[in-house]
Amino acid sequence: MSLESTATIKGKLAAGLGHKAPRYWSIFQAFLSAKISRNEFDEEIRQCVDTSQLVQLHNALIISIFDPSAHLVPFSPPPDAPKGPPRKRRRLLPYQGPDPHEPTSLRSARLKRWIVGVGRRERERIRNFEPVALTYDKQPRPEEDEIARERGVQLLPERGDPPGSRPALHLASSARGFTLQHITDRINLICAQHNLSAPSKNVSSLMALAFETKLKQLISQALALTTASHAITSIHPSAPHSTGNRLSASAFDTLFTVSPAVLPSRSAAAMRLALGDNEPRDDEVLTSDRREPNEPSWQLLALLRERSAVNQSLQSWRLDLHGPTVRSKLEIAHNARLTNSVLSTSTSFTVPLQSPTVNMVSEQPTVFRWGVISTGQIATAFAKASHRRDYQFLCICIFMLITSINEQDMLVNPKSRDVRDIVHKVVAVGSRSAESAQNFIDKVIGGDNAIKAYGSYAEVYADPDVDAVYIGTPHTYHYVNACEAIKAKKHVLVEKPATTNAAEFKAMTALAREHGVFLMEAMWTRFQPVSRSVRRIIDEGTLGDPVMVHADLSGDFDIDNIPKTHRILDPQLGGGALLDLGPYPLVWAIISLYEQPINNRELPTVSASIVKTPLTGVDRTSTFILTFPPLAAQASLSCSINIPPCNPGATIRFRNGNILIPSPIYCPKSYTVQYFDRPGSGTVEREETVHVSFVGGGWHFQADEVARCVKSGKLESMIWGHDKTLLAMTVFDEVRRQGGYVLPEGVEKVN
Ligand SMILES: NC(=O)C1=CN([C@@H]2O[C@H](COP(=O)(O)OP(=O)(O)OC[C@H]3O[C@@H](n4cnc5c(N)ncnc54)[C@H](OP(=O)(O)O)[C@@H]3O)[C@@H](O)[C@H]2O)C=CC1
Ligand SMILES: O=C1OC[C@@H](O)[C@H](O)[C@H]1O
Repeated sequence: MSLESTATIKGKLAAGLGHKAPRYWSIFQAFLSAKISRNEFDEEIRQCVDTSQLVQLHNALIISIFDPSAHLVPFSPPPDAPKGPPRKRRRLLPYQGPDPHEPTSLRSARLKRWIVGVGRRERERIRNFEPVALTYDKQPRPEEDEIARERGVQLLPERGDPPGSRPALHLASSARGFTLQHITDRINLICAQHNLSAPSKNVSSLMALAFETKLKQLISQALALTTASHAITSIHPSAPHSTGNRLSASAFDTLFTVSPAVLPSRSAAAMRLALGDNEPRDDEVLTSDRREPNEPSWQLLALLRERSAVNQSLQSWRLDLHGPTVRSKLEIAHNARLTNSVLSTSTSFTVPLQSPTVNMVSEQPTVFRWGVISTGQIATAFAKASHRRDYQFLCICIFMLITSINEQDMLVNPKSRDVRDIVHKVVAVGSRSAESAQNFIDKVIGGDNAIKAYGSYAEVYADPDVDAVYIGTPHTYHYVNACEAIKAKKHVLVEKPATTNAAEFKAMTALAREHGVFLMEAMWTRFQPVSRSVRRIIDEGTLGDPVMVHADLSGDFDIDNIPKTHRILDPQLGGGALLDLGPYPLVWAIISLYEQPINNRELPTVSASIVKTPLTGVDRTSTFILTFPPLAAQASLSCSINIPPCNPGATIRFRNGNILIPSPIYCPKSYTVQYFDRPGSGTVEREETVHVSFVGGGWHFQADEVARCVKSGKLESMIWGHDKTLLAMTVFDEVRRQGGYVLPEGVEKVN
């Protein structure tokens, strides 16, 4: 290694070579002008450089020519140094001074090729050379190394020695994960860099434990992402994957042996069920008939078996039993997926329903009793029931698998979405008319005589059988309705937008706290499987930090032909695009930007513009840009009531790729992740589309959250807490202010 300039080295080399210098330079010249081969060059040069000092000088010269970093001053990256232009390959002969674009590693393969090769004979020859004193005391690694350069890290002195004096450390062996020794070495180095004495062994052990725990946590998150986890856990009859909330060895096994991406059946659960705990024998791949035929899970298995893709893939494993075992084949495929080496450019697989929380404890479900306020469109969609008999689950699964279409929602059997701790029940319906309430009970929720029909909302609030009230009235009624329910000590789920403005929501939350009841805005999108998966992908970090979100929800309400009293046009009902559709583009900005830990719940700044309809003066189209200062990221959001939705409805953009959310963004059934070939290139190297399916319209996920929160004594959801609703209402206030949309006098109950 050289820390001197090429000219200095040349001078020293010339002096050291003495009379051999002309020969040395002519060999050099012959090689550079391609008159002799690399081997000939090595051979000839070795005749001249016959002391270890000359060998060192020769190597130093080569380094100085090919690796100018050897001359650079210590590296101290500016905190936000702009990236230079793309690297160009250049020939650097003769040495023309340091080049900032050149890689600065002394370990580059290119460089190694040029240093005089040290074979066994050569090593022996060099060993016999006269020892030559080094010109500096310590032999540190260069002041900057690859890690330092890539990550902008400045290496620290090590107990007074130059940075890098201690050998480079590995954090993992090639065959296995990190060992205790790796951790001990690493901690020693960190202590050295902070001038601390070596810590006790316990520190390393504790660190190892912490890593392991974190690893398990990561694995369990990953497990939740695989199709295998919940579905298998929920229907595996003999070997439960968990005890309580702990993951068992077989659950880990599932994670590492089955990958949804390699299962053409699109159901890892199916494959895992089919294979059972043991690798199959030739004649024993699917033996559902030998199990208990009346057991619903085995009926489901039989059904899955019939699905040709599962069957075919099982057949192909069977044919190859003399090759690698099924398990190792799956492992290979899984690893291949991890390394992306066998993925086609576009893969697509379906993730069956995942439960929002891992619910592995088998216990009697809690019956959660709802009172529904109003009998309009959304109340109908939310409460829509199926006939809940025991065989219903299987029928639903069959129906779902065959058609993927269904219309029921909160009252479908929660087992269909792997929820076993909660069962929802509507016990009362309140409407402005008793007839409408009864009609709702008969037509929408299956005509159960036990359900009470009330001709007022107040009677629902007063009903002692009601645990929580669902409010589906128009926007401008939410505040009054919710406050009355809260005062009657009912837990509340109130439709979006929770109120007409931020001041109303603040007053509402204060009231809920005062009465000790749970309150949540019905932002159903946030609880759906796609939103949860997208959040996990952002957290996982492969795409980098989100930089920009584009999201739009529009819908053609045929505004020229509907009555001006329709809630979408009537300013008395908070009409317009913003309050009705705006919450959905906003929820994607909240998921991808506001929820980033670094944002630390900071509110964005708002820049907005509104186009009003002359029909009633409500906003026909609203566009608002949110800037999140801690993230240096923006969301460009819009909504309109006289154009159809666009597709994709939301795009979350990162330097390393995009996440695309198809329309309708309030309840997407898939998402696509695009990975660029390199950061910032925009060239999609690989893309994965994940499909989700569940029984029902998708409002039930938020209902589960309400029931679980109430059950555990929470007053607000951790997933869609009051801060997020307050953010939404604050943003909408500001958009209306900037756009000049003033609601009629008296509509806003609190200002
Ligand atoms: N989460 C989601 O997917 C959706 C949410 N929504 C939200 O739900 C709320 C209601 O929307 P939607 O169901 O489409 O509206 P609808 O007009 O279809 O229903 C509203 C219901 O509220 C009751 N109501 C009370 N006061 C009034 C009033 N002055 N005028 C009209 N109705 C009144 C009525 O029930 P009754 O006569 O029985 O008292 C009426 O049926 C809105 O806030 C909207 O944002 C809407 C659609 C989808
Ligand atoms: O919440 C909603 O989602 C779907 C829209 O069509 C509806 O108007 C809105 O309230």
